[in-house]
Amino acid sequence: MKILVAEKIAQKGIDTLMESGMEVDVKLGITREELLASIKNYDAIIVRSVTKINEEFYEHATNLKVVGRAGNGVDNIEMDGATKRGIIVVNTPDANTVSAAEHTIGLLLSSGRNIPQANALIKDKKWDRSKFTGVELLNKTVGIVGLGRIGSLVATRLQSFGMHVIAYDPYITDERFKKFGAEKKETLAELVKESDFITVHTPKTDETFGMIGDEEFKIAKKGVRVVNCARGGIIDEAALERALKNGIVASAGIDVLVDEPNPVSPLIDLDNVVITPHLGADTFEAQDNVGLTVAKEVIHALRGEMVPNAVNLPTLQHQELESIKPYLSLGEILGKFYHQLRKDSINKIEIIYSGDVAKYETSVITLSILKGIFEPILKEQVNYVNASLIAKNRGIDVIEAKGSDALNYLNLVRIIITSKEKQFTIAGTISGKGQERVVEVNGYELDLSPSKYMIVAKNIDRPGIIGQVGTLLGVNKINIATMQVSRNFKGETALMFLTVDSDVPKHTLEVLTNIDGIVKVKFIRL
Ligand SMILES: NC(=O)c1ccc[n+]([C@@H]2O[C@H](COP(=O)([O-])OP(=O)(O)OC[C@H]3O[C@@H](n4cnc5c(N)ncnc54)[C@H](O)[C@@H]3O)[C@@H](O)[C@H]2O)c1
Ligand SMILES: O=C(O)CC[C@@H](O)C(=O)O
Repeated sequence: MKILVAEKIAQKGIDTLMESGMEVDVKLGITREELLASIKNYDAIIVRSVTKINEEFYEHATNLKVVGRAGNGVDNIEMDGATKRGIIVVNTPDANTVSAAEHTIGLLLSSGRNIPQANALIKDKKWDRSKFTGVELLNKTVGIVGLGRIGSLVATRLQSFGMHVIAYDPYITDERFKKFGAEKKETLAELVKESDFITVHTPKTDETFGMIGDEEFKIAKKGVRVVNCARGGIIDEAALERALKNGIVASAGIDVLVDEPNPVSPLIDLDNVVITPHLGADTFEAQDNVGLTVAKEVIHALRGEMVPNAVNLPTLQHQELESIKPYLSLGEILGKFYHQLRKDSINKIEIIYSGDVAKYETSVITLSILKGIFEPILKEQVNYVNASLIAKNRGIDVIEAKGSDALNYLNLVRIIITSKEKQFTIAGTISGKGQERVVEVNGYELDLSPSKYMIVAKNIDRPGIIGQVGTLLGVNKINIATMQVSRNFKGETALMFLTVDSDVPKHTLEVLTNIDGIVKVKFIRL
């Protein structure tokens, strides 16, 4: 597998990639033309905020499986394009939040006290204190827009300066405002009217781009001070320029611009603006953290494993992912039975989670089941990212439910697949020892520890058949590891499940099918 590192990440991250045995090319400053011409040779790319991962890029990236964003914001990555191609996008949302919060406070203090301007003057060997009088933070009101990871760190830190913290974030609970000591504002206008300082910490979305503009500056306190260490344009640049010039805004601390990495903006030339070139995450600690995290995630994703920070998948905390892992494996195994037993098109897949498993983020387990169902017929074209899209495009209804009865098991995952006329059911559990068990196939109860090679045979329930199957496999040098027979009624049909130590050639399966009393034989490869 080949990975392209297109923007600078910490050496620790590069070392981790190399140690994984993957081939790594570090091409910092690669031109767009070179990138588009060579990206077809790579399985993964690692970028920061500069490289545009858009439709044009995807059209050239014919072998790409993973985009690793060394950082938080994914506004330079077109998500739909990735998802429809099954490309997994991973980021490192927690790795640089402290650095970004500290940089925010640095910008707030340095713009409020004119520190960089005074520094530049004295370095020019000029002593002048008259122009640099600033403001204290004590007893001032700071309005935080977006009380997520970074906004909340800023809130708690600014309280230690004796500031009154108010916040606007319509998407979080009242408890979160309380937890971070922020007074909740119902509208952005309320926050703007009451703030001496405003700092924005939302992602860049259609709703947030330009959310602080001329209208807000009209109602803001005269002399308000603003900080944008989130994304360029959340505070409208042209409106901010006007407000800084007409004295509505006394100062601004800016880390991000709409057009990056282009150092051209009217804001740059204004004396009352302190500006940095997107340095929020640029600390040794954050970069080590980001580099290492993104490297590990890209390796996991390339190996087809679920990763905690996959942006185009349901979000999982690391701990939850650890608890859920056995079910991901179980789900994939159960799913893989279907198309190896049946050649037909599916209309509906119902999945019922009961017992312990029901308390987890089961949508991720559903993805693993879908991945398992499609893998035997689509091979590597299916993964966690595109599995539900594949189901949708095939017109399959996927229904997830939580059941109240796990029968005698600690947990139970039961799948009912409906095709044109028939239904197929399969159920499995994770045992107390953490092992996957298949406990039902089409109404036949069993306790199967699934293995790489399995034979499933339907037979008439009468003496002699099991012995013939054993003898024939022996003659054909196939070693049986385990065998189970399940029947519901004496003398009717039974299901035979054999785990074997090797692949079984087609002709051997045909010989088995020819045994008198065998109805059909299927081979399952996991
Ligand atoms: N300058 C840097 O180097 C740097 C570093 C890291 C992150 N960032 C940026 O900082 C920002 C915040 O990152 P985070 O990790 O805290 O994100 P987060 O997802 O944890 O929090 C964002 C918050 O914004 C809220 N929000 C969304 N839309 C909103 C709206 N219309 N009005 C009010 N609130 C809204 C969300 O509910 C959420 O609570 C992002 O834009 C990220 O890209 C910048
Ligand atoms: O360093 C970067 O690439 C940007 C960091 C930051 O804006 C982020 O979104 O994580």
